[in-house]
Amino acid sequence: MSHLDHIPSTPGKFKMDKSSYPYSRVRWHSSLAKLTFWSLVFVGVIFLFFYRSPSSSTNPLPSDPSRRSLRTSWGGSDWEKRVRSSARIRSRNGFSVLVTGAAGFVGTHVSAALKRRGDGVLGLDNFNDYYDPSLKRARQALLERSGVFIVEGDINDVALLKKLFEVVPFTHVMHLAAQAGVRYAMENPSSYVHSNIAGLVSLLEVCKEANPQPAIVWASSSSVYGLNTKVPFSEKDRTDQPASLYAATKKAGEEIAHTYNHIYGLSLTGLRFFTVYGPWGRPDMAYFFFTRDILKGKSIPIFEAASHGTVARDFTYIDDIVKGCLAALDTAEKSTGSGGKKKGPAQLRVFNLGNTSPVPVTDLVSILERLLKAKAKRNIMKLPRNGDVQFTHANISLAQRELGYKPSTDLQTGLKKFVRWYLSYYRVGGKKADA
Ligand SMILES: O=C(O)[C@H]1O[C@H](OP(=O)(O)OP(=O)(O)OC[C@H]2O[C@@H](n3ccc(=O)[nH]c3=O)[C@H](O)[C@@H]2O)[C@H](O)[C@@H](O)[C@@H]1O
Repeated sequence: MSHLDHIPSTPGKFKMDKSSYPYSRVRWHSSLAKLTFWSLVFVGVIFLFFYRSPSSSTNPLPSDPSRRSLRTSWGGSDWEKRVRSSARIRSRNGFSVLVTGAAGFVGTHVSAALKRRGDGVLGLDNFNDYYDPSLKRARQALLERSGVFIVEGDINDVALLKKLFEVVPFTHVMHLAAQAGVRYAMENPSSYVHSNIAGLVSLLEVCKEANPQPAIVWASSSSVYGLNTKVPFSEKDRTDQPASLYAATKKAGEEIAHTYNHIYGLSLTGLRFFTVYGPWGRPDMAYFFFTRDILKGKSIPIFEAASHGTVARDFTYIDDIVKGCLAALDTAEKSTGSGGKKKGPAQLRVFNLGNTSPVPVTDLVSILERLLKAKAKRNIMKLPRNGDVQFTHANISLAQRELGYKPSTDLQTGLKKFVRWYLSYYRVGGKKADA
């Protein structure tokens, strides 16, 4: 029996036993003292916990247990000055664009292109270690030289996002931060939910409250077509059969975009990218690590479908994708709401950005062999059941009509540029840094 058992749950109805009264008083007081003491200890422990916890710091960053990303400080007048200067518009009718995932492959190219034409650009990136962060740092250095500042932070950090909108009234957001990669979703599913769903919602929450609300263009994916067999894939085709969690989170993103457009009047354009490749690309993608492994003399796994079926992709060169992204920004209408209130219907779009010319993966390897002047050790294997689909093929007539999108780089030409970059970046044949 604990000392707390002497305290009645309904004190008014408690009938005091006179004989035991003095004894009860003593028990009552000592119990109260103990209770007060332990309460203070408890409050102290809670205080210490929150004081030391990262989520209660001035710059909160929700922790992703499965992912290491940098926690850096932000704020202060020097920091604000850098943010403002990077986002300053330098051309007539230019935009002020927040680019999330700016140290990523597409993010770097889009940021550089926007800056070149005089738009204000502020980058945001969490520099996570999904792939070699030193490549992200090298891209950051590249952007820095052209005057683009990348704020280090996570799109789930609402306080940071709010601060950025306080400092700069962004006209547009180019949202490219995401957990990419189809196969990795089986290894680390929560990172997809964290970035592609929770992160998107955090960003849209802040955008919807902003005054003025920005127009948002964001990266969806060709993978939303999943098991769709009707080719070429058109925006009107079904997208309710995702083959990977990655695809499912991108599809969820499209539905979330619909909701924020409907309720808050946010102007939203989703771009379904088709296997983007090129210089400064992502080392987790096949063309990139095939190049590395062919040069090292390591065997490369080449997937084939059942009954020796061809696996093919509508590989799309980065410069074509950048043109599509800029055209999407240029044709984006203003959001109609302000301060979290919708004032009228707003634009909601989805476009395929592909090359509309699928190439079998075996042909990709042959092109690389010619460019690298090295024979690949081909290890043909069955397409694993881990999210890969057999082929992709974009119908781009909608993007052609509405955005003037016209891809002009074939795989041979694009890979030539990639290989030239790769050899020089990793100094193959010279001092050599490891890929
Ligand atoms: O278009 C898209 O939406 C997606 O494009 C790529 O996904 P994926 O097309 O699977 O690109 P890779 O991982 O580079 O694979 C390219 C091709 O090589 C094949 N492959 C991949 C890996 C491997 O070891 N062997 C192999 O034959 C794949 O089956 C696929 O056909 C990106 O990784 C995704 O982030 C992006 O959203």
